Amino acid sequence: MNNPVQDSLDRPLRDLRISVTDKCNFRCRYCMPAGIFGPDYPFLPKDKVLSFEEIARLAEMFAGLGVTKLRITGGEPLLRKDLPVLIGMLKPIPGITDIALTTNGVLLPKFAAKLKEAGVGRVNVSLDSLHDETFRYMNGNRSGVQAVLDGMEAAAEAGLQVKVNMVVQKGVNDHEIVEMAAFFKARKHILRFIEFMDVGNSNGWRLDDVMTKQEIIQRIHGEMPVEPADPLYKGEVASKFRYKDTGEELGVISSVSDAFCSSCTRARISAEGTLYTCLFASKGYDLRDKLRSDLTDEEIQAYIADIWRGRKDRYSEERRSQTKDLPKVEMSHIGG
Ligand SMILES: Nc1nc2c(ncn2[C@@H]2O[C@H](COP(=O)(O)OP(=O)(O)OP(=O)(O)O)[C@@H](O)[C@H]2O)c(=O)[nH]1
Ligand SMILES: C[S@@+](CC[C@H](N)C(=O)[O-])C[C@H]1O[C@@H](n2cnc3c(N)ncnc32)[C@H](O)[C@@H]1O
Ligand code: SF4
Ligand code: SF4
Repeated sequence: MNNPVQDSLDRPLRDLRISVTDKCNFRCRYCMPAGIFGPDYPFLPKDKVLSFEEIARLAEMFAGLGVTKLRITGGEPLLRKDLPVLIGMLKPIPGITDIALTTNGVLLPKFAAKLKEAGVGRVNVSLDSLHDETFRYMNGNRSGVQAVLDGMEAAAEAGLQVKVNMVVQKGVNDHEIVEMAAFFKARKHILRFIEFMDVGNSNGWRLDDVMTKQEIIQRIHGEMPVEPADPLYKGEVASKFRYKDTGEELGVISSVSDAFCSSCTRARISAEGTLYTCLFASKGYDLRDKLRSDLTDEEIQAYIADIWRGRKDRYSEERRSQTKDLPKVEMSHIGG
């Protein structure tokens, strides 16, 4: 079933981001604000969420279409019961060379060793601040900083490569850019600064709140000189830099100020099995129904291939060109 596909802008399908749950133990204001994702929020019932068998079946079909990298995400993926069992099912899929996890980190002390043993190679751990007051403000008062640092340490001890994700919001945590950079430079973890994005409809995004790649790098360069570094592969999400003195790496994910759609090779599957061809897509394609029908793998794979061939998404590039003269962007028309 090896039949690599390219979309209408000649972008191959290389990465599959799999959300294994829509639930989370944090309430980050920029992602799941507590006011909206409250106690009555209708999270998916269990029977609507893809089973491990269904996820593995899909992953195999995607691998046949050219996917080599799987990223497990969520919600908080470590809330999904028995996640290492799923990893063990994904690991032997022919063509898959990289299985990674993105997590808020607090459950890593419990799971890091099991994840490594099952086949995860690396984890990206999100941490927006080194100070409890700011961090708790940003995560809806769900965790202090030390619990996440403990998670990173557990992952590193288990032999997982650890990178750190910091979403930067002007006036909230941008004063910590240099401190975070110095902290993780000393610990030799690659820190990636993420421009606050207008995902979904609920995070109150304003262009004014975005610290751009240029502003972030300027601040760091003023204290610890950096220079651009080469990407590891074409289509890497983060722009890379290195410190001139130690050569340690850092990155910036500049979806707003410097979009990277032209090399975007990523497909996404939500927890209920909907395929999205862009992080900002308003329309998805139901794969769960297909999996639960009597269609064969070949037929479902052909359906996915057709969707990919028709793909035109370049949301971040379009946002830039449509909004470059506007001081603010109203994002309420964009799907999650
Ligand atoms: N706009 C946009 N943002 C993305 C895309 N892929 C990842 N991101 C964002 O990049 C940030 C970091 O994502 P991660 O889950 O750590 O994944 P990654 O950066 O691709 O990970 P690596 O494989 O380690 O490079 C998150 O804020 C994601 O939402 C993409 O295709 N488009
Ligand atoms: C949605 S989370 C899911 C995985 C896990 N719960 C975590 O926080 O790492 C994946 C990544 O998206 C980032 N993210 C969420 N909302 C964002 C936004 N509005 N802008 C930029 N990045 C965002 C998070 O910081 C995290 O690094
Ligand atoms: S960014 Fe991650 S940890 Fe924060 S609310 Fe979203 S899913 Fe949860
Ligand atoms: S905005 Fe869409 S097309 Fe552009 S890089 Fe992100 S996921 Fe890919």
